[in-house]
Amino acid sequence: MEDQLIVVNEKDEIVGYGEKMPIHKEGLLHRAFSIFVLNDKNELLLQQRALHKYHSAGLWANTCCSHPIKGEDQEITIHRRLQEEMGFDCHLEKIFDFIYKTEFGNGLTEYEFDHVYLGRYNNDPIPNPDEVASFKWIHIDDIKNDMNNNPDQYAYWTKFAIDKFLAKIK
Ligand SMILES: C=C(C)CCOP(=O)(O)OP(=O)(O)O
Ligand SMILES: [Mg+2]
Ligand SMILES: [Mn+2]
Repeated sequence: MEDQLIVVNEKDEIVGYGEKMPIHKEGLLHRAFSIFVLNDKNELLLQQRALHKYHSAGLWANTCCSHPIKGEDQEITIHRRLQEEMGFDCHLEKIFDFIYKTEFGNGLTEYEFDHVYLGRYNNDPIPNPDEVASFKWIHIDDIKNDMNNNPDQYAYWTKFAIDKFLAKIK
């Protein structure tokens, strides 16, 4: 059976389950997570999404994003996906959550209750080409400028969450 994503209400209470594509076609609010990894130089690790991803292909996003699934503890899933996408794992700490909604114009909508995790890691990742086209480290003092100068190159949710992320780590 395909992975069952978790449909929630605005209080993050479970109201149902569904497969990935139908949920993103119907624009149902569902549970997600976004991992932000920093190194000791206070550089944030960005991933460029693979060119064949179902949305936001080729865009720069935070270190790793995915969805919790029915039947697997979220604490397991966050580490599993970090390993699958970026080829490493590290301690992760939940720092905040947020709700956002955006339509991509390809018939898909992200409407997510997104749990944000902070990790620390000092080596370069070994990205999985099925998920990730490239990576780069960018200093937290430079990220807002780069986003403002190149807004079309960044994933919607990373731009949406960056102010709260920067405030939380200060
Ligand atoms: C957009 C966010 C925050 C969660 C979904 O991330 P992905 O679109 O990368 O999900 P997977 O394909 O990796 O499961
Ligand atoms: Mg992902
Ligand atoms: Mn989603």
